[in-house]
Amino acid sequence: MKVKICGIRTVEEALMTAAEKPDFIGMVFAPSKRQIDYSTAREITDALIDSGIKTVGVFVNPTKDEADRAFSETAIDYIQFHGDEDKALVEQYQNRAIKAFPSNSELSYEERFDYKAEYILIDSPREKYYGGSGTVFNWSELPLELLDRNRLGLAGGLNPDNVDKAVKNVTPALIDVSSGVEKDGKKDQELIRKFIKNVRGGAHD
Ligand SMILES: O=C(O)c1ccccc1N[C@@H]1O[C@H](COP(=O)(O)O)[C@@H](O)[C@H]1O
Repeated sequence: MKVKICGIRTVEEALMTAAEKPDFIGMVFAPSKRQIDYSTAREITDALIDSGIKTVGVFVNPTKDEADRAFSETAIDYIQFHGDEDKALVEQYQNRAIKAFPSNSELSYEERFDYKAEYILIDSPREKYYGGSGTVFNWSELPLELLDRNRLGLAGGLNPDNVDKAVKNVTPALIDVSSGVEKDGKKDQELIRKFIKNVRGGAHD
């Protein structure tokens, strides 16, 4: 099971997070309190280049030009589409794409998993922003028997105290967190360490 720590804003936060060895580190280019620009993202991706950690740029409804610029102006490995992007746009990036849907999307789960992307990430219903709300949804809504668990990502209100239950009940391929590893609005190394330990350590009841 892979772990993604999202919403990294500075090189300092990136290096502190990298020390805890997540699989992915995400940076938000969409409107958000965590939004950063390409030049800061370039500094972060350069700082992580030899870390073995994959980097992800998170967008909401980007144009193809904006998506391509993120790849050319930074060294991101993946793009996360967190809006209502056309299937055709997402599929141009396929194994470099993560496609997020809110749990209450109008699309059926069959339609969501029909998008050709490395991971299909199910997040909580949208609030002020398209993601990063810190709100959990009811995982029992997920029709797990119908889903391709090898591509399933889970997000939305995960934190060190509930992630072991998410791992046990949902067994996704990817676990994604932003708010739940922050203290006073900033990433917190101790919370990140505990979160990753509880994903990988299998501290299930
Ligand atoms: O993190 C953000 O601020 C954000 C903004 C806009 C789109 C996506 C965003 N992040 C993604 O939101 C989910 C869940 O975050 P949380 O753990 O509930 O805070 C996660 O997929 C982030 O990648």
